[in-house]
Amino acid sequence: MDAGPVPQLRRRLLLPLGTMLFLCLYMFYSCAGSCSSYPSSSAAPAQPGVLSQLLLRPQARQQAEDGGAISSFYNGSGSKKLPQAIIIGVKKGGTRALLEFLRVHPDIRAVGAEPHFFDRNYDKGLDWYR
Ligand SMILES: Nc1ncnc2c1ncn2[C@@H]1O[C@H](COP(=O)(O)OS(=O)(=O)O)[C@@H](OP(=O)(O)O)[C@H]1O
Repeated sequence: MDAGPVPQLRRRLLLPLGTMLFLCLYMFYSCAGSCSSYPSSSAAPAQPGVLSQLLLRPQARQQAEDGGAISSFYNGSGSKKLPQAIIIGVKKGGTRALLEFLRVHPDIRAVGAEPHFFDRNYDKGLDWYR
């Protein structure tokens, strides 16, 4: 019995669309913990977004609310720490690519955006940097 072209087309579309939906949801929930907010470039501390308020655990939300460059995203350790490594480079030197390669490693946590502590935010002190 022939199902006809329309149901066949629907069946062919259902698998890729379902897979895409699953991947999108997976990425969404994965990022909710580690990419809650980018540090603000202005003097005001980064405010946690609605998404982080809804999805982050209370401990992570508190870290996001504390402000600062490193703690403005959930680093999973439950404590505010200075970085153990710093990437320094000139503009267009490939530092973003290096960061993205390092970020793939499961033991490495990286801040979402460049904090520019030493050149732009040094006067805010180490408490901001944590
Ligand atoms: N491995 C490798 N080899 C050659 N070129 C590379 C490599 N990795 C990054 N890139 C190029 O570096 C440019 C981005 O550098 P940065 O991440 O330092 O840029 S930025 O200054 O922070 O915006 C950017 O160049 P443009 O595309 O011309 O902007 C990247 O393509």
